[in-house]
Amino acid sequence: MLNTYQFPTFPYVQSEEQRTGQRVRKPVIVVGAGPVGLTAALDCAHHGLPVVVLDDNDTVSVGSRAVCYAKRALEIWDRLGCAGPMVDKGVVWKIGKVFRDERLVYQFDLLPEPGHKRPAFINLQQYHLEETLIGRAAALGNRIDLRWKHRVVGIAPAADHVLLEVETPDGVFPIEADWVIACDGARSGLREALGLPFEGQAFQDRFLIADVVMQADFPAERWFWFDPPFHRNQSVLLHMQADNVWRIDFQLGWDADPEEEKTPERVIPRLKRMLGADTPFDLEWVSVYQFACRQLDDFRHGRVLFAGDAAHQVSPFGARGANSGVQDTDNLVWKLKLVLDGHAPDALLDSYSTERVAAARDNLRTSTRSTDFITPKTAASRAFRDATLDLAEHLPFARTLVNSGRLSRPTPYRDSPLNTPDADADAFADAMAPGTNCADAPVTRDGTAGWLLDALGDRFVALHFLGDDGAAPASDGLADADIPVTTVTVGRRGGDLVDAEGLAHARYDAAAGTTYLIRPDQYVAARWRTFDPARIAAARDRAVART
Ligand SMILES: O=C(O)CCc1cccc(O)c1
Repeated sequence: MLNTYQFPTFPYVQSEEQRTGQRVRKPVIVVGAGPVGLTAALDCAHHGLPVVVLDDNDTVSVGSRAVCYAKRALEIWDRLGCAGPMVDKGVVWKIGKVFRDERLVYQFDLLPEPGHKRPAFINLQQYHLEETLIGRAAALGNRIDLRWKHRVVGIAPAADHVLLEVETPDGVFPIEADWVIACDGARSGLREALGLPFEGQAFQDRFLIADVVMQADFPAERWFWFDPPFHRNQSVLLHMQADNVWRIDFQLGWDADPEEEKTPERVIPRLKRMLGADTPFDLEWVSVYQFACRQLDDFRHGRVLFAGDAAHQVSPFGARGANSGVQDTDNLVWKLKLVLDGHAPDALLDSYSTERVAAARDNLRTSTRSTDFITPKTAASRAFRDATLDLAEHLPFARTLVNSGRLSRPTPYRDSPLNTPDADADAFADAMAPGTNCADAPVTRDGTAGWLLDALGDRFVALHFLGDDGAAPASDGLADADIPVTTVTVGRRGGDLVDAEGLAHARYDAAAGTTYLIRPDQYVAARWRTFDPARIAAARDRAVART
């Protein structure tokens, strides 16, 4: 029971196949209705794939879970029609401040430039986020079959399907799927049942995570303290969430007793030392965690595709958990749709693992470095940490070495086999190279102000920058192919999209004729200085593993 939130209960409904005892096969079953599983299901529905979601619970996530959602995750949820309510309910922020003792060491701005639809970050309790996703799933009608109180208790992979044994209040029944997306969290039962090693590092430190309700006048910023007077020799992190709920993470040290540290007798004095004896607050939630960073070596195991914490686990510093999980499904579902429709070979799904395993390695590396910096384990690493903080107070170069958690950004798929490399003659700036997620920009469509990413949607697009004559190129049947490529023109004064501010041109290093092939997950597959339908078709084929 929380002060600011009442947990909904979703009804258990016995399925037709359990009632009749008839075994059915579904195209896609998602296991787990957390942020990643629900996003996977929404993406399936958007791509016209009927999807069943199985969740062992009948409510949203309880407790101190994800807080910070990054711009890229919001862009994905925009594509799925549900970012608006999240941003409206959440706390928008972009400034981080790093303190040492009582002094501000430096501050950073995660999105200094204007001209993006979505902010650098919002903070929102995970249960609010999940409710929005569930509401969106309901709004899509029967495309998403969301089944509560359905616990997967067995899995038997076969060559052309996966058999799941599912336990409900009415007993156990079998169900088959062409493909299973395993989003069942860090303690994934599916990963366990398949005997897959989940290797990495557990950090020898403990953190008290407290959600506190208070009227406070801290700004909507990320504040991180090294060695503050109210919590000596340790670190503290503060974030504002919706409904005046504040997330405070206290580093406790390895010797801390997790059970004792959770008691109000220990927690309340800690909070009073931080907030001042006169600041009234209520405790919303308290927990003590030990963090770990680990991942699967392969996210694809036959017809079982792992995503989110089931595939990779990071420490919370940098907010790379849910944010990278949502990027997993963004990468996966369009590929699954093409494979299920017979337009792309099964091998396209190997690229899901290739691209997202590389992204997870990047996230793990960054998260591990942050955690090592925050919790130095040897005298030498503490001395390095303290010297870096000393320097950073006065010398800007040293600030780049301070690591209080580098915040989540999408990892580019620079080495992906799906990319068509730039031709030397095409000379482009590096920023939007193949494998990079598309930058947003303000544009006008049919006289109405809008955004580039909204115009891209979730299909293959040839984004073509017009010359002065404004003539659209002949697309030679690209739009009618089995995997269509839709040409979208951008001009300074005319075209499908008008780039009046010039930001799309600038961000895409575009001149007259410049053409980008954009994948359905809004990543650049290829780019050229001219529009050539044959090269676009070849790059599209490469982007779906057909060549
Ligand atoms: O600001 C950060 O680096 C992450 C904040 C965060 C994310 C998830 C859980 C948590 O307790 C803090």
